[in-house]
Amino acid sequence: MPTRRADNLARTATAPTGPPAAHPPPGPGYAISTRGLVKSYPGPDGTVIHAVHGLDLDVRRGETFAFLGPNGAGKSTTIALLCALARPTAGRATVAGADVLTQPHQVRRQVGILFQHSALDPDLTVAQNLHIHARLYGMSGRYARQRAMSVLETAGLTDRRRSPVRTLSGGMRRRLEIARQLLHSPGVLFLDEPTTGLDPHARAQIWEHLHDQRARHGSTLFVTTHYLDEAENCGRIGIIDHGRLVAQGSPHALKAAIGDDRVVLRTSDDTAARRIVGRAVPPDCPVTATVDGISLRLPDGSSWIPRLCAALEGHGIAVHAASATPPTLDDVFFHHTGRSIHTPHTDRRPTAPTPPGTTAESGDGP
Ligand SMILES: Nc1ncnc2c1ncn2[C@@H]1O[C@H](COP(=O)(O)OP(=O)(O)OP(=O)(O)O)[C@@H](O)[C@H]1O
Repeated sequence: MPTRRADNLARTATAPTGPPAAHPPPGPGYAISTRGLVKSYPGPDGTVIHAVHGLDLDVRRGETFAFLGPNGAGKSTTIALLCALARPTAGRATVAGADVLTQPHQVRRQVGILFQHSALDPDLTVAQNLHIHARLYGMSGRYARQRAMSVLETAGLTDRRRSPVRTLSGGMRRRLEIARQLLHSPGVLFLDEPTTGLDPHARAQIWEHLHDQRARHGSTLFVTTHYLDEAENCGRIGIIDHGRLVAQGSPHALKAAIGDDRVVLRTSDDTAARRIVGRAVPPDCPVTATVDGISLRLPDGSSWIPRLCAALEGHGIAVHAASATPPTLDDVFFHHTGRSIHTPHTDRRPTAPTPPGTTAESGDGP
């Protein structure tokens, strides 16, 4: 049920644009901790776009945290804020113990960032790409070589170290990008859609590599993805919509919170069946018509199936198929955002015009 969608829009549209409120300090001991984090941009006609809108988030050290949201929800902007690549409009955040506002250089040294688009030089070799990164981080020659050998081995790319990057497969390039971001041993690794465009085998390899990294070095992973099967394997998930965190928890807890199973019945007459089933279930259980038959959400759905079949057969309607399935992460996503993660999304609506005396920043976005 898209119960919170209208509410989200309303809250976005009435966002405060005045001076930042006082926020309690970020929680100690977390890899990532934010309080009231805001990033606003000027929109068209004097409006303000709240790309990130009062984010309160705690990610534990060593955790794999999936950050899900529709297009334009604010995921990349959040990563830019947390990596001290963009300055928050309001609020506070610490990453690996450093404050993004007052210690941006320290934050940047403590994080690795895998951007959506490749940052490798295709004409240089694997080793040369790593060497440039090592120099940027001020590593000495011998230490840099040691680290390069280590990350290449973990990435399974040791024997390709003299190959030009353009000769690598898409999956190998992604593994190399991750290896490069691990070169300076960051405490927190941000990965913006690390497997987009890869085939299932390469995706699985990347995840194996990431889980291995986490197990060996205790790295904290903050991952955005559109693949729900990948989010399913993360310790916790946060769902962001219109710049706000609308849900967070383990995949299991998020699904359990939705509660009801989806019951689908395919019958000889779905139009009549919809009416009859509608009368047999509680009034707050809408019955919808889908391509698979009629569909509704019920607690403990499988226990309802015999009753519903009996009611339908009592009216001379044959039931060809009946199923009850527990909520999926797509159901969770739909419940909190009002749309499927696979549905294309129109761009964010700007909010009300900026009142005099308030500002929204521009130009330093991701
Ligand atoms: N520099 C900028 N100036 C103005 N608006 C911006 C800027 N950067 C981002 N935005 C707006 O902020 C909102 C959030 O954008 P962001 O890129 O963070 O979303 P996202 O969740 O990463 O989307 P996607 O999944 O498509 O990558 C969008 O409406 C976007 O248009």
